[in-house]
Amino acid sequence: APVENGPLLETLKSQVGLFSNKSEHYSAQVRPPGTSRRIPQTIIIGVRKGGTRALLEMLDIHPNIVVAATEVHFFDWDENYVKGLDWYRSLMPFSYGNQITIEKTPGYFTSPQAPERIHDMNSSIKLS
Ligand SMILES: Nc1ncnc2c1ncn2[C@@H]1O[C@H](COP(=O)(O)OS(=O)(=O)O)[C@@H](OP(=O)(O)O)[C@H]1O
Repeated sequence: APVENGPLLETLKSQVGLFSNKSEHYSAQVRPPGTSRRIPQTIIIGVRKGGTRALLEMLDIHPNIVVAATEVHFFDWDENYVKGLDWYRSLMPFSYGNQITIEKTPGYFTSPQAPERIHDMNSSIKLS
């Protein structure tokens, strides 16, 4: 008979995922003690088809780096930008104070609005 996926099993699976350093699990709602979601200190802005996913995944191997699971399209899509910085931050993985949060959205490179919006958020952010 198939095993039923009850709430306990789901909780255990998400907790295991949180500590496995796999970015696709970071959206789980269980917050490890001492962590919070932080706005990225580094953004990979492009270019499209430039190997940005490969770069993000290589960086994600480092224990002091956490990465957003998906392309967020916060600065280039108006319908996301109007949702505000708290919405943007809510999509970031949980991190400790010594970890750098990175997201990659290659669409930022060709967006006329993205440079000014990113500068408004953090004028000394690192771009890649
Ligand atoms: N090291 C290295 N050398 C050569 N090519 C590489 C490398 N790493 C990634 N890739 C290729 O880059 C393509 C994906 O780039 P991106 O992740 O930037 O794509 S995207 O813009 O986010 O869609 C994708 O190419 P396509 O499969 O033609 O799309 C990857 O195969």
